[in-house]
Order: sequence, then C-alpha cells, then structure tokens
Amino acid sequence: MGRLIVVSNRIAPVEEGTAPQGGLAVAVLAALKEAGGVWLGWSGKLLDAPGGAPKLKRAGSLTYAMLDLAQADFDLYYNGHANSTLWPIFHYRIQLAHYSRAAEDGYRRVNAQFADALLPLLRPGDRIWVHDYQLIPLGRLLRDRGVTAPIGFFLHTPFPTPEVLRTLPTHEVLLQDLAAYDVVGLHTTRDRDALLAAWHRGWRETPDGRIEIGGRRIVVESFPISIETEEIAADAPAAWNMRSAHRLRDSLVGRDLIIGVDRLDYSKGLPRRFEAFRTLLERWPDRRGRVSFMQIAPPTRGEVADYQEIRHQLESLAGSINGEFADIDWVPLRYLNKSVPRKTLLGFYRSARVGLVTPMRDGMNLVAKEYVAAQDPEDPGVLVLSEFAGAAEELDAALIVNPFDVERVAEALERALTMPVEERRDRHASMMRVLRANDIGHWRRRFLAALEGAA
Ligand SMILES: O=P(O)(O)OC[C@H]1O[C@H](O[C@H]2O[C@H](CO)[C@@H](O)[C@H](O)[C@H]2O)[C@H](O)[C@@H](O)[C@@H]1O
Ligand SMILES: O=c1ccn([C@@H]2O[C@H](COP(=O)(O)OP(=O)(O)O)[C@@H](O)[C@H]2O)c(=O)[nH]1
Repeated sequence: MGRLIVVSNRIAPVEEGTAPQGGLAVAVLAALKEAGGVWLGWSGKLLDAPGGAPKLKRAGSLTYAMLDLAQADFDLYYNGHANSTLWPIFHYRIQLAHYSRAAEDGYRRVNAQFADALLPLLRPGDRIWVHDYQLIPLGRLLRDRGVTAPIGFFLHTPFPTPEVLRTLPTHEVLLQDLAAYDVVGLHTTRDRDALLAAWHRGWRETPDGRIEIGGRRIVVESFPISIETEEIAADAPAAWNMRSAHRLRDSLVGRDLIIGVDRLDYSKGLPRRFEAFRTLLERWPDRRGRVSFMQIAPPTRGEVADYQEIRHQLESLAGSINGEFADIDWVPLRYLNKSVPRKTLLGFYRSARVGLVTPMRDGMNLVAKEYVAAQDPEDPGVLVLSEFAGAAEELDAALIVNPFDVERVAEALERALTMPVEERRDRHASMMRVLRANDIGHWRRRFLAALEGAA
C-alpha cells in the first residue's frame, strides 16, 4: 500500500503532544500515522509575497507541508468564493451568496498554488485525499499537471439540490471538477442523490455500483463522518469530574441544563434556537428559574459581513431574552463567544439534560454525536436534533425537529425535560449502537478502501 497524501485548507496543530480538535483532524491523523505520508494545507500565515514552496515539518513517517498565502489571494479564495459563495449555496442560503468572477478567479488561483506545491512532494504509488469545498478544483488541476495517482475527494458540507446549485453561475465547471476524482464522498445519501441529480443524464451506474461519467468510472458514495465513540464514552466520566464541569454544575444549583455548541455560523440556526428557548419560557412558565440554556458559540470567519451580522443579531436576542426573564438569582441564557477545549466539552455535555442541535443545514454535525457518546448510559440526556443535520440520517432515535418550526422545537425541549429515564436509556442505547458501528475509524477505512479500489 502506498503513502497517503491529504490536502485540506486547514491542518491539525503541528506541535508535538497537541490533541487534534474535531473528527476530520482525528481521522486524518490516524490514517496518516498508519500509512505514512504528507498533509498539505494552509500554514495559517498571510504574507505580502509568499515564497511558493510549502514549509515542511517531519513527524515520524508523516510530513506536514504548510503553504503560506498572499493576503489578497486569501481574501478572494477563503473569505470570498469559498465562504461568501460556495458555503451559503451549499447550505441552501442563496440570498446570502455573493458571486464574483474576481473571487472565483482567486479561488482557482489558490487551488493552482496547492497543486503546484503538491507536485514535487508526490511519489509513485501515492494516493491523494482532498478535503472540502475550498479545494474542489484541485483534482482536475492535478490531472492537468499529469498526476495519474488515485485522487479522492470528501465534501464536509451538504451538497445542494440542482435548482439551488444552479444559482452558482459556474456550477457546470464545479460539476466537471468533481467528475475528475476517482472517489467522491459525501456525508449522506441525500447529498449523494443531489450530486447525481445535478449531473443529470451525464452518467450511468455500472453493475459494480460505480458511476460512469465522462468516459471514466468513479465511486460516488455516502460516508457519514463520525467520532471516536469508545474514547469519548471512556473519557466522559473523568471530564464530568473536571473542575470546569464542577464549576458549571455548582452554578446551576440543581437546575436543568440545555446545551448548544456551534461555531457562530448562520447555518447553525442559532437565532431560531434562541427564540425556541424563549417560547419554552413563555408557554411553560414553570420552567422559569428551573432551566438554563448555555450556548457556546466561538466566532468564525469574522471578516465575512454575514458572520458579523449574525453575531450582532444574537447579542441582541440574548440580551432581550435575559432582559425579559432573568431574575436576581437566575440568568436563563448563557451565551459564550469563546471556544472551549474538546475535553472540557465532554464534561459539559454529560452535565446537560438536553443537547440542542438545530442547524438549518449542516453537513454532519459532530457535536450531536459527541453529546450522545458523552452521556451516562444509566441517566442519559436527550438529544434534540434538526432533521437538516447530516447526523439525523443516523441518529433517528433523537427527538428530530424541523428548526423552522420554533413552537415545535420548544415542545421538543419540554418533552426532553420531562422524558422518563427508561425512554431516555432506550433512545441513548439505540444511538450508541449506531455510533459504535460507524465510528471515525470505520469512516476512514471505508473511504480509504474505496480509494484503494480506484488504484
Ligand atoms: O475552517 P473554518 O472556516 O474555520 O471552519 C471549520 C470547518 O467547518 C466546516 O465543518 C464541516 O465539517 C464537519 C466534519 O465533517 C461537519 O460535521 C460539519 O457539518 C461541517 O460544517 C467545514 O466544512 C470545514 O472545512 C471547516 O474547516
Ligand atoms: O468551543 C468549541 C466548539 C466546538 N468544538 C469542536 O469542534 C467540532 C465542531 O464540529 P461540527 O461537525 O459540529 O461543526 P463544524 O464546526 O465543523 O461545522 C466538534 O468536534 C466540537 O467538539 C470545540 O472543540 N470547541
């Protein structure tokens, strides 16, 4: 088996002993340690005139290749086309998409820089695994440069239905870019079906389940990303005993906790989620003084105007809910604009009676899975989950809600807060079966087996 070459916009912390954050980093690091190889990504540095070649750092059989970018290119590539055009369209927020040719040119220019940086690092027998919407053109750019190695692509966001995708003026180019890969992985069958529908009559399914398109046979499959289920379940009791978790529970003085953990992104449905909590307090006045909602929302992509806008909106909503309901000894909504270490989060999840995960659209949503895995199986909390999170396809034993229906979300919260322990245990056990069968190792092995098959 050859080396594995991973390319993603961000790479996991390079410092020795730093724990990787999030499913992607955990899975990619495990795969790279197993096979040896290279992880190419943006260095996190923006320079006036970057050198071109990535900085290399070796860690055993793994080489990190870190590419500096020019500030002007980064604005067009990351803040521009990736996060102001593709991200909103892929999350069905077409009114928020701001397409510009200049931004798309910048996006393609940076993808070409990634391709040029990767070429000298490749060896015969390598397999290449490209991640996410920031790098869709990369596979075709590598092919143009003569690379014949198998190249797989995994999309971490949803893939929109054809009518929504058509709002991207250059969607045909994007579809051709995707067809240049040997394996295209998506989170859910819904995303896979959307991609096949967008390719409309240009493909046919072969008897072995592959897709023949543009004279090539490729794999187009759903590979739902997951978490380190056993590790999280094993670590959660100790995390529950950490000082931070004790401080949280002490501050609750016996009140129930509802928890939300999301990047401060408009796709996560936070304004309606806050409104649902307000509705809970309005319709069930007994809940006042007896339940607290803690929303952890680290800021993200702060240079993009729509992210600044959602931040202002939430500050105003949090203020208005607390202003209306807070008492001298109770603040209903705790709204934190900071990131919390993942280990600490496990203790918080386990302390919360309800995990509230209500994105308007989300590729997967690992927080939903982490919340479940961190629960005490004897006295588990309840997951309230949006039907528009990829995780809902697997976690159907959660209380599934439509996040556009604020009243219903409030009703689900009330139901979760009053759910008998037997029902909570049953639902939890059912979700844990799914999370054990499809953990992060399973996800990685399935994708790599498909890529190996292409080789
Ligand atoms: O790199 P950023 O711009 O700071 O954003 C962080 C990541 O956000 C997105 O995450 C997605 O991947 C998760 C794991 O597959 C998935 O559960 C979630 O639903 C997605 O939103 C983005 O796709 C990544 O590229 C970003 O690095
Ligand atoms: O303050 C925070 C907020 C989030 N996370 C982690 O970031 C990841 C978020 O992944 P998810 O799929 O839920 O959403 P994304 O941010 O990738 O869209 C999860 O592993 C969280 O545990 C974290 O470590 N600290």
